[in-house]
Amino acid sequence: TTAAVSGNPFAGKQMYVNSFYASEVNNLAIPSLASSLIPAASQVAKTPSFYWMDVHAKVPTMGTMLDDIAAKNKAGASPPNIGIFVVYDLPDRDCAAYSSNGEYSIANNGVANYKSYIDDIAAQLKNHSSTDVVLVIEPDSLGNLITNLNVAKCSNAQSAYLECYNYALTHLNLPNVAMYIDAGHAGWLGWSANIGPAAQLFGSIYKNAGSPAAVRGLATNVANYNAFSIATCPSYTQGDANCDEQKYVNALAPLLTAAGFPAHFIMDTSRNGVQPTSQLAWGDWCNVKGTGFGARPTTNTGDPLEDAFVWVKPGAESDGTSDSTAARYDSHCGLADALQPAPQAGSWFQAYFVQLLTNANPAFT
Ligand SMILES: O=[N+]([O-])c1ccc(O[C@@H]2O[C@H](CO)[C@@H](O[C@@H]3O[C@H](CO)[C@@H](O[C@@H]4O[C@H](CO)[C@@H](O)[C@H](O)[C@H]4O)[C@H](O)[C@H]3O)[C@H](O)[C@H]2O)cc1
Ligand SMILES: [Mg+2]
Repeated sequence: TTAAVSGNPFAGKQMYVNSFYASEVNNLAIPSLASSLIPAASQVAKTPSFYWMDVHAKVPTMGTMLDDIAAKNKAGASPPNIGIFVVYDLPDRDCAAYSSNGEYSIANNGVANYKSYIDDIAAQLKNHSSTDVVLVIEPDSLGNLITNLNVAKCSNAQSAYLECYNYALTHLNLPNVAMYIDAGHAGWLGWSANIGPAAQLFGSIYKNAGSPAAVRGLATNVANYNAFSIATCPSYTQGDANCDEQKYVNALAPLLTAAGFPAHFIMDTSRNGVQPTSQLAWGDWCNVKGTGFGARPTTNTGDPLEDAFVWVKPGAESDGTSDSTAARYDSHCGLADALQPAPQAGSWFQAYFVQLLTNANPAFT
């Protein structure tokens, strides 16, 4: 089970390198890459990143990957592999934005469909009970319930999000699972106006789900660009003392403990290698220019609260289309600090891959 002695589910494990991202890099990126960049790209292809189940139809692929992990571990992989997946299919998903709207809508049986999605994930996890798995649960969702209830789609989705979130935490609460609840990032919920309400919401969700043993803590910076630790707060963070993820989680942790939720954290470092970023505003989240691959996945974080640095957002999968005439167009993807032209969210964005690769920090040697 993941309840290792240290409680850190990543301790004594190696994170699974999923074939989906590896094939994107090998088959979509490398063929049109300058030969000088191929060695670095080959290393990216071997770097573990989370597999996003952003549609119900991808749940069987989780099963295939769990079969592969079990086989590798049975064959003596040392350290043993741990699976890393994102649960991401809420009805009326991404309610304050347009780029990542999903397949399910509340108006069209979405809550029932979501429960079926969770049931299928639970079945896969039960069928692979000897394989340990880490899950990040629904990026962006709870953040929107803190700062965007003024957006009709979010206020209309609030009860459905809470019902679905509870269903996920209670039905994925399995002995071979460790879950991290999504907590946005320092530039979203780290503001003094937001961090208290965020802690209260996270605490109530945890308690209402019966304080599930499998819930290890929270994931921050998913699909965002913040530093774990930065010496000087960048200008765009002005007004938010929690200007990096380490400050954010160290401010959040005691509030959560007080709310009855003893939490540890992981953060997404897949696109935070360049600091400060070239964001024109901290809220600019779409395909930001000038970024680089960040710290490689590791448990060597230097902070006892921080279980691991992980690659959650697969670098160079687009955050959203820049085509203003296309479905799901969000104006954030047309901003001056957004690399363009960009394809639909989740699609391979080759120019962005070259950007991440050439700006990687640490550099690929
Ligand atoms: O001076 N002050 O005291 C003060 C106080 C409060 C202030 O207001 C805060 O300003 C922040 C911006 O600085 C806002 O944060 C942004 O909120 C957006 C959602 O609305 C997030 O977007 C999501 O990003 C995801 C990827 O991370 C995407 O996957 C997803 O599709 C996309 O929707 C941005 O990251 C996030 O940076 C806060 O809401 C807002 O409350 C401002 C000043
Ligand atoms: Mg997104």
